[in-house]
Amino acid sequence: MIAVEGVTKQYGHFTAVDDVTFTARPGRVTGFLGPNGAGKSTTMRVMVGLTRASSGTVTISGRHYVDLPNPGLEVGVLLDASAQHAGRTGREILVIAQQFMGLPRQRVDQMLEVVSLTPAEASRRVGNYSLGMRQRLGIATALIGDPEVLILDEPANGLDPAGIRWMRDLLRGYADRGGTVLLSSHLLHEIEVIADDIVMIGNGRIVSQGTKTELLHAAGTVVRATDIAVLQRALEQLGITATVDENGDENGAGGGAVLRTDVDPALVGKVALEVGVALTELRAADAGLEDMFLELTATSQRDVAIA
Ligand SMILES: Nc1ncnc2c1ncn2[C@@H]1O[C@H](COP(=O)(O)OP(=O)(O)OP(=O)(O)O)[C@@H](O)[C@H]1O
Repeated sequence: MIAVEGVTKQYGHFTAVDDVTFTARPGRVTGFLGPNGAGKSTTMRVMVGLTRASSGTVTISGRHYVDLPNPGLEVGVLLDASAQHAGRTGREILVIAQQFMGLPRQRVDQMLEVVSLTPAEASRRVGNYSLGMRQRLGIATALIGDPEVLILDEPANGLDPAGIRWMRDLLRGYADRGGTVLLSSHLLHEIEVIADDIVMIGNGRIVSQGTKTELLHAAGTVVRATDIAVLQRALEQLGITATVDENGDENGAGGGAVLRTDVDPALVGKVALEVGVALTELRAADAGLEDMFLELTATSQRDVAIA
């Protein structure tokens, strides 16, 4: 488990991370999302003692990173895949990690296999690796000590679609075996697919956090029906606000007017049954992580949409 409590990081008068609190739990993949410069990397660097927080604390499995006697056995870290020594081979980098952590030699070959780096690739210098190969090597280094916690900054960066699928399966399996995974990403769809819990940060502050289901379903319900006005009246008589959009919604099946409400789809279905209105569409209004992300971090986006 990773517990971040009230972490603030100031550089002079600039607050890069502002009172950030969240928990990444065992058995779950926690996605850490935010626009460029939001404070994700700084928060992750604070977690592993590379940056000193101005205030607040982070504990990993109940202890501060600096107090871990052999940190690689407790927490696997990938912050910058390009930071590996360019003159060493992939295998050498893993051997150094294996020796440093006091692990059996065979862990090196096991890890190369896990991340699908061939023996020929492993004997090449890292300076000649593609970004995707560096990410794989970085993930191998993070995993070599068989830690319970993984902290990965943009691990999908540079991976091709098959590589992204591979990484997703790897992290899913790791979390399903009880591990704690915290990963940051700009790839919103990737987070939407892989994460169980999501923490969104903008301008150094947490703007939203919760389970993916909670966040995505917070958007209410979208309905199409044979007589939408009757359904709208019935809902309003129960004190439920329901708005009708005559132009519909391009994401929905079919055309026509759409009714939106904040309540659960099950309740809307029940009300429709009671008033004898046939529903032609009933679904949770998944705004999609991208819409939610842009909305919640609107004040911290560099680029605004051009209408
Ligand atoms: N050593 C430093 N000195 C001054 N400012 C810094 C330092 N490190 C980070 N910052 C600033 O803190 C803010 C947060 O940076 P950070 O790298 O944590 O963002 P990020 O969310 O990881 O962004 P990205 O997605 O672009 O990597 C940025 O405005 C950055 O310029």
